[in-house]
Amino acid sequence: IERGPDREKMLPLFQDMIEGVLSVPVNLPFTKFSRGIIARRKLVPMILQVILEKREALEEQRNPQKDLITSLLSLHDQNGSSKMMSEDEIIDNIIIVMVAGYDTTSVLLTFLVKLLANNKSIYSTIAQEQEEIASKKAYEEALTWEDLTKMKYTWKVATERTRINPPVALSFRRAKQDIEYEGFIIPKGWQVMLSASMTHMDDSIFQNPTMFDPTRFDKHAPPPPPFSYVAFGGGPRMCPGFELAKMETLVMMHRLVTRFSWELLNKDESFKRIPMPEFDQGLLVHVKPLKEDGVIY
Ligand code: HEM
Repeated sequence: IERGPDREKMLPLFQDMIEGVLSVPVNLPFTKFSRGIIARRKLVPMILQVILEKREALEEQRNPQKDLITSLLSLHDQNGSSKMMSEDEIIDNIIIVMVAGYDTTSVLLTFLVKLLANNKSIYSTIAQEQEEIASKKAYEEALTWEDLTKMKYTWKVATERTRINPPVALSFRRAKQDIEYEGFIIPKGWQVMLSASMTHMDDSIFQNPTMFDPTRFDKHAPPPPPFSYVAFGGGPRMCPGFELAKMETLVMMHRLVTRFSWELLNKDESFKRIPMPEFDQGLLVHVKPLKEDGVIY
């Protein structure tokens, strides 16, 4: 969805909808839940319009873009005849991807911005790694996949950040049959809540769990046992956006540390999970370009 007035109209509706998804499900006027439902109702025709435009471009072979909606529209069964997804299914998938992929990455980036402002040693090691990559490229030249593979320290820091503050602290599974686990029966049909935060703070898995230590994820360090680093979930339903989130985070960190310095203006750095972590006063940052004069707020 390109930048422009249509996208601007969608943004507040998405925000209302995300709040609705994460709220107590009480459908009374003025609750977040009911605002979320109303927002979704308004969003559906807007997304449908985007789908119709992309379908037209695809059918007329008018420079169809390689985006998610176009890919979903292009899915056909094995004979190549009937379409595999209805418009309603595409709308639902677009909505879930936007809900799942928006606050998660922005929460991680926010916590990284805070970490780098407070920890000069981590900041300078990341800056050195990124400067080395930038020095081999022209100003504004796009990063390549190969460049991203060189950002090993930056990604270790991001991984440790998501261990300590997982953007998604809880997820759910429903028992398909009675399950016995450590002497307890989880009856068929019950939901089980998995807590990434508690797993990540278990000192039988991560030594000194509250200590920020990116070297836990060093190539030579013993890897955490399977399903113990679960910021992106695990198993067949593991986050399908993992690679995209990694790419967004690394590109953003590259641009930030090679072009700007910043300091925090917050007096109070406390945050609450509602249920995504949010700073009580937002994260106020004073950003300065490194190479030009002037100040950006
Ligand atoms: C730092 C960023 C992100 C984090 C920490 C994160 C974390 C998670 C977690 C914990 C789950 C649940 C996995 C499970 O139940 O086992 C999940 C699911 C999901 N994520 Fe992400 N995610 C991130 C970014 C993204 C992005 C960028 C997208 C797409 C644009 C995305 C799309 C999804 C979708 C569609 C699901 C549902 C998968 C399913 O139910 O099969 N996520 N994510």
